[in-house]
Formats: sequence, C-alpha cells, structure tokens
Amino acid sequence: MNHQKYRRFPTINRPHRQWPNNQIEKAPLWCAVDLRDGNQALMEPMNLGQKQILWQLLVDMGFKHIEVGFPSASQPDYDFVRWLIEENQIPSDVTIQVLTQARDHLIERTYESLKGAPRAIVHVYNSTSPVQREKVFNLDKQGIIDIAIAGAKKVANEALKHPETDWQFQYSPESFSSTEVEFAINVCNAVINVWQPTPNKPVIINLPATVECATPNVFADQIETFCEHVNQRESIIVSVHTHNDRGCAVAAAELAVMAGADRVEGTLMGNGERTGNMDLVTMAMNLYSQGIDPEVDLTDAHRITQTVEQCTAIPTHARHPWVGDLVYTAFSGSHQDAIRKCLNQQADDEYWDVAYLPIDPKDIGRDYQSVIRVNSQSGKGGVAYILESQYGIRLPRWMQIELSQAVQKHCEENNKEVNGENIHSIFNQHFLAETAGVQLRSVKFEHSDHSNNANQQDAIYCTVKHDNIDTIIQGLGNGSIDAFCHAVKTEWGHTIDVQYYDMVTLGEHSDASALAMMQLNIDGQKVVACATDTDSSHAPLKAIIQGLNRFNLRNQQAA
Ligand SMILES: CC(=O)SCCNC(=O)CCNC(=O)[C@H](O)C(C)(C)COP(=O)(O)OP(=O)(O)OC[C@H]1O[C@@H](n2cnc3c(N)ncnc32)[C@H](O)[C@@H]1OP(=O)(O)O
Ligand SMILES: CC(C)C(=O)C(=O)O
Repeated sequence: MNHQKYRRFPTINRPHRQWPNNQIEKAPLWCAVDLRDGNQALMEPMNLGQKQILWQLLVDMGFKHIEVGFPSASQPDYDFVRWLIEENQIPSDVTIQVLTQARDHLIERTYESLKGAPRAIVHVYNSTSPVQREKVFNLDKQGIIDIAIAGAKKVANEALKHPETDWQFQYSPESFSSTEVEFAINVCNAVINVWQPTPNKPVIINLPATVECATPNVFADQIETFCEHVNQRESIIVSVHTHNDRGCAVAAAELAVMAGADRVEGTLMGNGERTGNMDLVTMAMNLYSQGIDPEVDLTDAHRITQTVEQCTAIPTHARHPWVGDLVYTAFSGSHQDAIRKCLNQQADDEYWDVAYLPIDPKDIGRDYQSVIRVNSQSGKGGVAYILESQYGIRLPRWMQIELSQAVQKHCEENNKEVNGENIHSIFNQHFLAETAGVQLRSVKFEHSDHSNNANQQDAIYCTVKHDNIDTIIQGLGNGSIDAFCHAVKTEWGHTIDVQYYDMVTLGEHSDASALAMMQLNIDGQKVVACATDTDSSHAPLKAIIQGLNRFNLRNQQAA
C-alpha cells in the first residue's frame, strides 16, 4: 500500500463556525431515494412489483417526499411513475420526485412520464467538482454553470406546459462536497436566478456528498458556508444527500442539519451506490433515542428490514444500527447482569435508563426474549433472566450461581449457545431430577403451642421408603425442617445443616407447585438440592431427602 498516492482533503477556514454549538431540535424534512439512488446501485434493479412493495412501505412509514426513479433513463422507471399516477397511488400529503440529467431530451421525457401528476418535484443535476469538470466534462467553470442554467431553464419551461400539476424544482450540484464551496454557491445562485423562488414557492437545493471524502465536520462547514452565502436563503429548502464511503453518512447528515440543512435525502438501511446512501432508519432512530419525534413510523422494524431485503436482495447485517438481529442482544455476563437489574427497576413513567440498551427494544417491535442470550460468555444474570422471563422461576442469588456454572459447563462442552428450553432442561436435570435412594411417602407434623412453653419443640413423623421398605422416622425441632433434620440424624446418623433455603411458587394459583431450593451442609460437604410439591410444607423436606440421596451417591462413587 502506498499512502503517498493520496492527498489530504482540504478543510475550510471557518473560525466563526456556529454549528458545533447547535443541537438538532426537530426531524428534518425527509426524502426517501430508495427507488432511485438505491435502485440504481443494485445488481438487479427492482422490477415493477418490487418497486410497488417498497413504495407502499415508504408511504406507510410516513415519508412525504419520495424520489421514485429516473424515468427518462429506463422503461421500468417510466412505467412505475405512470403506474403511480394512473392508478392514483399517491396520497394527498406525498409528493413524488424524479431525477434527470440537465439534458433537454431527458427533461422532456421526464415531463412526459409525469403527465397528470397532482404534484411532483423535478430534480435536475449536473456535476461541479474539479475532477468532473476537467476529466469528465472537459469544461471550465463557466461551461458547468451554463449546463446548470440550461437545465434549469428547460425544467421551468416544460413545467409551464403542464399547469395542471403543482411543480416544485430541485437542483443538485452533484459532487458538491468535492467542489470549491464558492463555486458551488455560484452555480446554485445561477439556477436560483432562473427559477426565482419565493418563500411561498421555495425551490430545493440539494447538496450531495456524492462520494464521501472528508470527516463530517468538513461537510458541516461546507453546508454552513453555503447557507450563509447562497442567494434568497429564505426561499430555498437546503437539502443534503450524503454517501457512506467513509462510514459517516449519517454523522455528516446530522452535522449538516446542525449547520442549517432543512431536508435530508437517504435510503432505508442505507442501500445505495458503493457503501451506500445515508441510512434513514439510523438517522431517524438516532433522533428518536434523543427524545425527538422522528416523524416517520419505525414501530415495525421487522417489516422494514424484510421489505428492504426482499426488494434489494441485500441481507441486513446482524449488527446494523438499531434494527440488526443482534443489536439488542447481550451474550456477555456483566452486560446481562446490568440489563436484568435495570429492567427490573425501569418504571413505565420514567425516562428510559437501562444500561447497554439505548432504547426500549419493544418500541420497534422487538421482544425482551432476544435481549439476553446465553453462551459460554454469559453469567448468572442472563441465565436467571431467561429462566424468570420464560418460565417464571425466580432463583435466589446463590442458586443463580449454581445454575450458571452448570449452564456454562454445558455451553463449553457443546460449544453452543443455549436457549430458554435448554436452560430449563439443564436446571431440571441438575437440580430437580430425582436421585435413587430414600423416598418421602408421608408427613405428619405437630406444631406445638409455644405461648405456654417457649422450650416446647415441634414434632415430625414421616414415612420414608428405602430399599422397598417403609420406615417411620421422627424428630423434634424448631419447625418442620429442623425437626426433619433431627429425624434424619436419628435414623441415619447424618448431620444436616441448612445453609440457604428459598422457596418460590411455580404458577399463580393456589394449586401451584412450590419449588424448594436448598444448599445443605451434610457431614461437612456442600450439597445443592431442589424439589417441587403441591404442598409447600412438603417441598423442603423432599429437597432434604434429595440432598441426602445425592450425598450418598457422591460418596458411593468416590469410594
Ligand atoms: C450521482 C448520481 O447518482 S447521478 C444519477 C446517476 N444515475 C444514472 O446514471 C442512472 C440512469 N442513467 C442512465 O441510464 C443513463 O446515464 C442515461 C439514460 C440517463 C443517459 O444515457 P447516455 O446518454 O447514453 O449516456 P451517459 O449517461 O453516459 O451520458 C453521458 C453524457 O451526458 C453528459 N452528462 C452526464 N451527466 C449529465 C448531467 N447531469 N447533465 C448534463 N449532461 C450530463 C456527459 O458529459 C456525457 O456527455 P458526452 O456524451 O458528450 O460525453
Ligand atoms: C443526483 C445526486 C443527488 C446524487 O445522487 C448524488 O450526488 O449522489
């Protein structure tokens, strides 16, 4: 690689620039150019059916300016424009826009395609940068201005022939950002002079970063300089059209709005020439996440991505800003822990404030189920979240640690992500599966009246089955668990100390099962045991028996 082949992009000397102090206060006027700039960049341009589907999405999302094609360039584009007009497809608050080069025969054909349209924006362009002037057009600056003036005149004259349509004119000095800003202003002023706009009948001057060559701050300087010096600013809608060659098309458009642009052109998901156009979804979501109404409907992100994929045959990257499949998903343990804690504290009437989730995924139709996904990088928080959100099982902290170790071991051994079903099954296998040995058959508990004698103990009598023989074990203690541990000690000689004990209900009704979770110390060894029972007083006793069986099995295996 030889970096000396390239040169630095010139900056603008603008010590009094204002735009860094500005903030975006409202959504710009959007113009969706998917059906033109997006379309012209596709390996296979859209057919009529695909254009119709994408059009409907753009209309449903609420775009008011939609560039629908380059009708003088291709028959499918021409036919699509005719379909929109003849089939009365254009809602009364939507204006279609079409692009044409500044060449007479193309402008004439453009107007032909628009016959009968209620309103339309005719968008004419010619390129203005030094490389285009010198190498493509072989013209000096005046030659370029002459093309622009001739095009502007032709556009205005053709419009006069069709007074039944409400026309709006748009001019783009293509390659604006690579053009000397003073010259770009001169060209645009020449066009404005032809069109003579008024505040009530403004024209659109669209300033493209046809190829993104500089950092977004340079583009913002160009836009601010343009807005300061262009003639009749009050009669002009300043629009920007950025491309993503350096990956900053959205940033450039945002800074341009801070610098005075009123309107932004772009495409859904950023499809467009080379690295694409400015992504309307990203910029609109950026505004939304700052508490600004984006003035387009993004609630059905799935429909947006599916439709764009269907029409462009370009898949959405899983990490595409705001709408990619994985952008609200945390695999890593500390992120999951933080998300779970924040979601549990997030109140509906408070500002959204959840670590690692810049917006509420539900706003764009995403569910929380996909927010936390578990693999070997995950920790207890994520595992606990999934078990709780999908199965209603709320584990205590110590039990979360136990389960997450089992899940992590499973993931490492299988080198795979686990879903909610897998986690539930790991939980059942590791902690609830019965171990052969003693079984609890029946329980009789006598609670003593402590008001007369504080030292009086409760009594428990249980029938247990062991080696096919029923035996009654009995013990005294403070409450059924303590009494039961004494019964076990008396019968089998094991000392059981309950280190942690938690119980949750599985379900919401009175017949719901209880899940008892215990960490026991049996003769100095840690044993985790769980059991369920419809009777909540039996569940912990069954858990103790299960712990005892596990303890015995472990020691048999070790022997
Ligand atoms: C940055 C952008 O995205 S701009 C939009 C680009 N989109 C497209 O080009 C898609 C559709 N375009 C096409 O199908 C074709 O280019 C057409 C039908 C419009 C024109 O086709 P053609 O006339 O056969 O060829 P082509 O586009 O190569 O024309 C180049 C000629 O037009 C001139 N020209 C190019 N752009 C413009 C313009 N905006 N205004 C005036 N003249 C122009 C060139 O200087 C060149 O002139 P020359 O023949 O004297 O050398
Ligand atoms: C015609 C203009 C707006 C264009 O598409 C570009 O410069 O990228």
